[in-house]
Amino acid sequence: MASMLKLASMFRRQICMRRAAQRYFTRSFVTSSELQAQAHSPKPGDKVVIGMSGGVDSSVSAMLLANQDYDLSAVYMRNWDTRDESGTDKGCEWEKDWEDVQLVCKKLGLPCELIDLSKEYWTRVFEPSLRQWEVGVSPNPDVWCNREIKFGALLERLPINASSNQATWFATGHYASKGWSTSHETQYSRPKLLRPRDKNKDQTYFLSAISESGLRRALFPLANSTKPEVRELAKKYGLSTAERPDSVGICFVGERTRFGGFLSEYITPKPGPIVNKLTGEVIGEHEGLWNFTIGQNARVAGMKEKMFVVKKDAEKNAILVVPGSKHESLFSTVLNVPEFTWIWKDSPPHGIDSPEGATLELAHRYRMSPVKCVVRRYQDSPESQGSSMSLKIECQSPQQAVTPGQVAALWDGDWCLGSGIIESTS
Ligand SMILES: Nc1ncnc2c1ncn2[C@@H]1O[C@H](COP(=O)(O)OP(=O)(O)OP(=O)(O)O)[C@@H](O)[C@H]1O
Repeated sequence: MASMLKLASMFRRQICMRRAAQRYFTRSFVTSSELQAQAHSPKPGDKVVIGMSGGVDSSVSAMLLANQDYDLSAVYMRNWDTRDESGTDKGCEWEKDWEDVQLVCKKLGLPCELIDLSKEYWTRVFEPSLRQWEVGVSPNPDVWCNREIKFGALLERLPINASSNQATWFATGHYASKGWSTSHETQYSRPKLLRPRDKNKDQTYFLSAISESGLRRALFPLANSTKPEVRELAKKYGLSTAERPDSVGICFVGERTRFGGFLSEYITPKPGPIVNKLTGEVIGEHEGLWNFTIGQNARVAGMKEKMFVVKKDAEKNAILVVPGSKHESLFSTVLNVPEFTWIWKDSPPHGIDSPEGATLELAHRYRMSPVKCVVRRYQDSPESQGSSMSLKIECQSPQQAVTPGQVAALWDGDWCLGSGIIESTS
């Protein structure tokens, strides 16, 4: 019975995805010269679009912007289709979100629009992530979702303001801030992605891969607000989303209590051995490398000690484990990031080519306290210069459970400089 349900669910999803692939629409694209003309902040009457998720953060952001004299509208992006084939729409998270967006927009008197980006999400975020999970790498779809979807596919569709010939501003409820750096010689200004006031909610890690041109048009109305203040404001102004819990789960796919189970609808099980790295002994079996992350308790039955995942060997399809969560092989000091992208692509920090390197701050997962590190460029091929580069990141202290596939982001103080995918550690 369980396998029949699973088959039915797989079939449903495939149809949903095929349907999504059939949807296609285009709007005006923005050229680089139009972006260069962008001012530091919107003027009265400028066109501003707020991305609304149905959550409290974007609702309050919309309210803060609605109090300004902008030409404001809202957009809800549907990026995942969970519609039931029978047409009952049961368990359809996006519809509830869209209803909430419409309720808040009605209250604020804002026009709102639903845009279907499920095809783009599937091809630009989910499918590449699936290929990574399959080979045992742990990707971070939320980072790619910001780059490819919110500050990618959506921005490409936002119209040019005909009267001012300015690109539309794009606001989100991210906890992040923005500043500008102006060259004395050319007077040309470049946008800086900065940490927000609420350091507990700081989302610059998730935004670390967006492009400079996307950042140029971004507005973060919650830059100076804390989460408790945001909830208070939502209550005070009677926004229907005031009490909505914070979103969890991967971007747009929604909440998934059993993430491994969810993935197994897309990836064929591939059983393999669980091996004690110290003895070489096979001590168990797994259903697929994607069910484990580095540093996780592998829950191997019949072992006296808890065994923790230290490596996923894609070639042998094996999970390597060690006893105890504090085993030395679970720690690493050096991270190799072969395609690091600086938000200012042509302007990497000073020192990365010197023997001393550049001293910066690293986060290799969301919400970790940033760690001091020394960053050096290595094995750079000429063609990769100017867009991405190979970095060796040496941490001041050993880091537990650094996971290949995860994003390593770098800051200079509060300034987020960019990010890249961790390939290996030592
Ligand atoms: N489906 C969506 N459509 C449009 N914009 C979205 C959507 N999902 C997220 N966003 C934008 O990205 C921001 C950050 O999204 P995230 O998923 O991290 O939610 P969050 O921090 O819990 O915010 P919120 O409370 O608004 O859901 C949102 O505040 C919103 O501006």
